[in-house]
Amino acid sequence: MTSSSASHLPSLSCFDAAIIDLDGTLVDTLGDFVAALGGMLADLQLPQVQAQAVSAMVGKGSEHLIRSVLAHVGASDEAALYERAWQRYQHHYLRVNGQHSQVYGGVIEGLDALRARGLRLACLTNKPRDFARPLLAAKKLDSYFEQVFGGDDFARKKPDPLPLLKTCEALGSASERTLMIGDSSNDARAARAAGCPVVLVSYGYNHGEPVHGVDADGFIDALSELAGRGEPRC
Ligand SMILES: O=C(O)COP(=O)(O)O
Ligand SMILES: [Mg+2]
Repeated sequence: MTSSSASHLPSLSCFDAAIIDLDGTLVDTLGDFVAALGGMLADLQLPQVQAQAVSAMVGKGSEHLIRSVLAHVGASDEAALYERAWQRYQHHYLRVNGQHSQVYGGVIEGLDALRARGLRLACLTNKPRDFARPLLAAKKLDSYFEQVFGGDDFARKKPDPLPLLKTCEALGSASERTLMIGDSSNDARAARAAGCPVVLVSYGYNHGEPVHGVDADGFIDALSELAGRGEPRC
């Protein structure tokens, strides 16, 4: 059984722009996260963390991830360790960025379809901007986006609506005419609060929870399912 509900998907002709999440939506970056965290934990002489545990902690930005991992491995003084952990994590992430990650199937076809429909595109991630930009370039996705914003570009991150509202402003697009495409409740909550319709992919990281339980306007198994959604039914 397919997990998509394509008949409920909004038509692309209803939109002037799309805002697309990065980790878990465009690129499967779990391997990069695991490698960077592994380097950080080794430097701190702490036990390693398994990929499955990491996948449930990704999506709320680096600070949340590092604090969650330190707590998960039983670090004794997590608050005191944080600054050093962040420095080691940053060092290792920039070293491995893109080496253990893959663009999901259907992404290129989906981005081509959005572009062919004339939608203006932004990538909005909770990942730091300095991690996001080189990753998009390494995966040859950068040319699709006229705006790229990271988790440190605004005062608050998703699920707060602020980053979406600011991205709509940068794109010159009204929020109700801007489709959010993401992989988690974080993206959906931010979109709802900003007034953007939202579609979620079924394959990403939703904080360890089944994504179909999230309040969204549609679910897709691949971004390529957006192609052909052109008929006017807003
Ligand atoms: O938390 C992260 O670093 C990744 O978050 P994203 O899913 O918003 O790209
Ligand atoms: Mg994501």
